[in-house]
This record gives sequence, C-alpha cells and structure tokens, in this order.
Amino acid sequence: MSSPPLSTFDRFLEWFMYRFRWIFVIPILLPMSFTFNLYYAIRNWLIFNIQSAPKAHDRKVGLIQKQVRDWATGDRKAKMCTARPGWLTMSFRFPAYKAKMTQIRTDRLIDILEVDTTNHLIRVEPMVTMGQITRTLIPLGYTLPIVPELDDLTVGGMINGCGVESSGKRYGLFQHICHSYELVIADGSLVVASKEKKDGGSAESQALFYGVPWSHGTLGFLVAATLRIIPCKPYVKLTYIPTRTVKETQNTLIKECNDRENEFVEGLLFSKIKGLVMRGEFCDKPPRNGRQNEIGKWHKPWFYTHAEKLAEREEESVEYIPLRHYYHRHSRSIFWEIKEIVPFGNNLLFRWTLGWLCPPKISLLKVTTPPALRRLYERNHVIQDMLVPLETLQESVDVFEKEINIYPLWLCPFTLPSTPGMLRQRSGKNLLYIDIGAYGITMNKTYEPRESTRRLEEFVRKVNGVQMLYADTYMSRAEFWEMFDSSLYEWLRVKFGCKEAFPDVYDKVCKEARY
Ligand SMILES: Cc1cc2nc3c(=O)[nH]c(=O)nc-3n(C[C@H](O)[C@H](O)[C@H](O)COP(=O)(O)OP(=O)(O)OC[C@H]3O[C@@H](n4cnc5c(N)ncnc54)[C@H](O)[C@@H]3O)c2cc1C
Ligand SMILES: NC(=O)C1=CN([C@@H]2O[C@H](COP(=O)(O)OP(=O)(O)OC[C@H]3O[C@@H](n4cnc5c(N)ncnc54)[C@H](OP(=O)(O)O)[C@@H]3O)[C@@H](O)[C@H]2O)C=CC1
Ligand SMILES: CC(C)=CCC[C@@H](C)[C@H]1CC[C@@]2(C)C3=C(CC[C@]12C)[C@@]1(C)CC[C@H](O)C(C)(C)[C@@H]1CC3
Repeated sequence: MSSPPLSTFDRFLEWFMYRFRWIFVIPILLPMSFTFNLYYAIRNWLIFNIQSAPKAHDRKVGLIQKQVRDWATGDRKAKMCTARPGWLTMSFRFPAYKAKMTQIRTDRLIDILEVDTTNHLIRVEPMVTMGQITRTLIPLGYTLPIVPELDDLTVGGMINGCGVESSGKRYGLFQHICHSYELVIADGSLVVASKEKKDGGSAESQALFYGVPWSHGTLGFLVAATLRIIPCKPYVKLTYIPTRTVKETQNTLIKECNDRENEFVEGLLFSKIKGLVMRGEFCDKPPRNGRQNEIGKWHKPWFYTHAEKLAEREEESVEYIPLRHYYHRHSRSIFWEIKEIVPFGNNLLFRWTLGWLCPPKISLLKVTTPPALRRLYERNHVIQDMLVPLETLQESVDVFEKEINIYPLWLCPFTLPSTPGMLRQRSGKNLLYIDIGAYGITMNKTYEPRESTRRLEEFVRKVNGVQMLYADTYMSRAEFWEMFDSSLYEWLRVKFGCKEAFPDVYDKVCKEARY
C-alpha cells in the first residue's frame, strides 16, 4: 500500500530535522547520555564490589514468579511479554504488541551475580549490558568469548534474539557461549535449561536450552544466564589486509577463518573494489617498534574511517589496540550511523572539544526521534543483517548492491554448528557463515522498502541463510518458517504450556507487530 504524497512543507520539515538534528543532540542528548553512563558505571561498580546482587536476585525472581502466577490464575486473556519499554531496545522500531499484552517487569535484573574464574563462568541477570561486562571482566584478565560491540546490548536480547561478533569464527554466535539459562516458565515455576543433562536438568529442560535462542521471549522469561568466560590479554594485535575484489575478500576471509592462530576476523567492504579484512590475536603489550593505537579515545577518528584509509594502502598494516577499545570499536560511531546525526563529529576540533561526550545513547536518540524523521528513515534508510554461508559472499554482495546499494557493508564471519533450534543447518558439520550488515541511506533510486527487502529475504532463504530479527522483516508466516526451523520450537511451546501464555515468535517480529 503506498502512502499519500507528502506536501512540500512536510518534505522541508523532514529535511530540516535530518540535516539539523545535531542542534538538539549536542547540547541536550550528549550531556544526558554522559550523565546516564556515569551514573550506571558507578552504581554497577558499587553493587558488584559490595556483592549485594546475589542476595537481591532471589527476591527479584520471586517478584517475577508472582506476576506470572497472577497471570496464570487470572483470566489469561492477554499473553505475556517483558515490560521493557520499546525505546530502550536496540532496534529501529517500537514493539507495538506490548500495548495489548500483560507486561512482566524484568527491568530490575541488571546485575552481574558471580564471576567464577575457577570454572571459567559468569552468571548474570538478563539486563546486564555488554559495556558492563567488559568493564568488569577485562580488569580481572577475562572476557566473554563473544562481545557484541554496542555497549548497551543486553544479555537477554543477545540470548532471546541473536548476537554476533568478530570472534565468531572460533566461538560461533552468542548463544554458543552460553552454558545455562534460568527461566520463569508459563506456570510461574523456575527451570534451569542447561546444555548438559548432567547439570541436573531433565531432557525437556535440555531441549529448552536449544529452543530459547531466537525465540524472543516466547518460551519463558529469562531471569539469569551462565556464560563461558576465557582468559584474555590486554591488547589485540590487529592486521589490516586490503582487498580489491569481492572474490578476494571472500577468499581472504575463508583463509583467515581457517587459521587457528586468529582470535578475531572481520571485514569491511567500502565498495566492490575496496575491501578490508582484519585479523586479530590477543597480545600482552605492543613490541617496542609496534604501533599502538587507542582507537576508543575520544579524540581519535572514528574506527571505520581509519580502517578505510588503511584499505586504500597497497600493503598490510599492523596495530596494537587495547582490548576494550577493540571490542567497542564501532560504539563511538554507532557503526557509521553517527555521521547522519552529527555530520561534523569526525572533525578534529569537534573530537578534541566535545568528543568525550560521544556517542549519544541509542535509546535517548530513539525516544526523541520525531515522526517526520522516522518517516524519512523509513523511506530511504536500510538496517539489515543477513547471515548467509560464507561461500555465497560474492553472490550475496551482488544482490545487496542490486537491491539496496549501501556501503560500507559490515562482514562478520562465524561458525555455525549443526545443533537443534530455530537457527538450523542440517549438514551435521560446523559451517562458516557470515553476517552481512547494511546500515545507512540507500543509493538505489528504485528502492522500495517492502519489495526490495522481500527480494533480499527471498535470496537469503534460497542460500539457507537467515535474517536478524531486530531488523524489519517483510516475510509472510510461511516464508518465516521456511527460513527458521520450527520443529523443536513448536514442541517446546506445547510441552511448556506457552501457546496460551506467549505469542508466537512471528507475531513479535513481523512488520505488523512493530511501528
Ligand atoms: C512430535 C515431537 C515430539 C518430540 N518429543 C521430544 C521428546 O520427547 N524429547 C525431546 O527431547 N525432544 C522432543 N522433541 C523435540 C525434538 O527433539 C526436536 O524437534 C529436534 O530438534 C528435532 O530433530 P530433527 O530436526 O532431527 O528432526 P525433525 O526432522 O525436525 O523431526 C522429525 C520428526 O521426528 C519426530 N521427533 C523428533 N525428535 C523426537 C523425539 N525426541 N521424540 C519423539 N519424536 C521426535 C517428530 O515427529 C518430528 O516431526 C519432539 C519434537 C516433536 C516434533
Ligand atoms: N552485534 C550484534 O549482534 C547486534 C545485535 N543486535 C540485535 O539487537 C537485539 C538486542 O537488543 P536488546 O535491546 O539488548 O534486546 P531487546 O530488548 O530488543 O530484546 C530482544 C528480544 O528478546 C526478548 N527478551 C529480552 N530480555 C528477555 C528476558 N529477560 N526474558 C524473555 N525475553 C527477553 C524481548 O522480549 P519482549 O519483546 O517480551 O521484550 C525481545 O523480543 C538482538 O535481538 C540483536 O539481534 C543489535 C545490534 C548489534
Ligand atoms: C548485528 C549488528 C552488528 C547490528 C548493528 C545494528 C545497529 C547498526 C543498529 C541497531 C539499532 C539501530 C537500528 C538504531 C539506529 C541506527 C542503526 C542501529 C544502531 C538509529 C540510531 C538511527 C537513527 C534513528 O533516528 C534512531 C535513533 C531511531 C535509530 C535507533 C536504533
């Protein structure tokens, strides 16, 4: 359905808000973001160090169980979801479905419960963020094997949705570094879903462990998760390898993924003839003649602009980057989205004077986006991540260029094991996949949000890929279940009494469920 044509005034308003959004962002959102971040950093540090979270946890879970039992003994008319407000979530859209549902308050579950360096595990509540985890673990000499790079991504979102990062070639997706989940299920009871049956779980709760990823909170409420941690070193030795064709980028990515020395592999495609593959390994400190680059410092150029310069060179470059700076390398520039919000944000003068206040919090940007601006983004802006087999990269880039034509493209390879669950490849082997991320204004003059995305989705289904579900999906229910595997999910929905309690995952992620 096409929307009515816009008046000249509406178009001017959209353009004005887009071009001059920084007038509001710089004096208001930047100081607010800085204050929020500072408050939470101090609060989290205090709570972790006085060790009050584990005691409070049982009480908080008890409150969630009570809310679910009240629902179970009530009229059960409205299904349940979390009460997390839409503006806090890491997606362009607001979840419309929440308004008509019973909202269960899980928002106080924001603490790290235990770091167990003997067994290499960390137990956290679901609203703990990636920034909070790296701030706590790295000084102890540990890290999560997979750290999705935006600071405000939550453990709950990474597990119930999906999380990717450049260490994926070794560890898979975020779901693959999980050891167990604690869930409050539809009848209000607390179950532990664990990868191993020997951890005390039943066969059913073991099946739940494989069912939760991608289920978007439609099997139960996650109240804690135990994740693997690994020892780390303070620096990453990062080698930048320029590439000149997509085929060369694909081959270099495959080669670097197969090199067991590498901890991190990531790619950026600035055009079909200008690419960059980055391989990284942990290291103690830069050698005397090594180039140290603290890319996360407020006065440094945005990471992707720095990377583009190195992509233009003929030869490889090597840098030594502090680990936390590496993990959050795309946070300061929100990948490359910040250039549309503060166009002069990478200017030397701006960086040295106000750079320390950046980036604005995505949630604050989201809640203050006026409707006119949303309309403009809706028409021209694409935010999509497609996970496809790495061997189809060249073909996939052709389709991305034809349909949306956005550069840079983010390329993040990862290993996909053949395990049960919604994300399913049935080869019986570990396969190399790649996340192709497109974020920005499309250069395709004939771009039409619905039709272009549907063609892209069709291609992804054809090559046995999947779409990340925080983005807009235009698939029908049948197409959705062609892309994802419903066998375990449907069985779990019946087994754990979810049908009446939670909506189907499609009804949470489809276009109609979001505004
Ligand atoms: C009807 C049904 C019953 C299930 N019962 C259990 C169970 O008791 N315990 C458990 O841990 N998981 C059970 N599951 C979950 C099942 O293990 C997952 O769906 C698994 O991911 C399917 O494996 P697959 O993809 O290899 O088989 P698919 O190709 O998805 O399944 C083929 C068919 O085999 C049957 N099937 C598969 N696994 C089982 C099983 N374990 N028990 C009985 N039938 C099965 C189903 O009819 C299914 O439709 C059941 C699933 C279904 C659909
Ligand atoms: N590098 C990466 O991997 C990146 C990933 N992303 C995407 O962002 C999303 C995460 O954003 P974030 O804001 O953290 O999460 P969200 O609040 O968006 O949550 C995502 C889904 O998980 C469900 N969920 C979250 N917490 C719980 C819980 N405790 N119990 C049950 N269900 C829960 C939500 O259910 P409900 O609808 O009921 O609230 C929602 O459907 C991911 O899905 C990911 O795909 C974005 C950027 C980068
Ligand atoms: C798998 C990976 C790495 C995904 C990265 C996704 C990010 C690029 C997305 C997640 C949230 C996201 C959609 C967002 C936006 C840009 C792209 C983001 C940051 C922005 C900031 C664009 C400007 C918009 O006005 C608005 C503020 C609503 C959104 C908020 C969410």
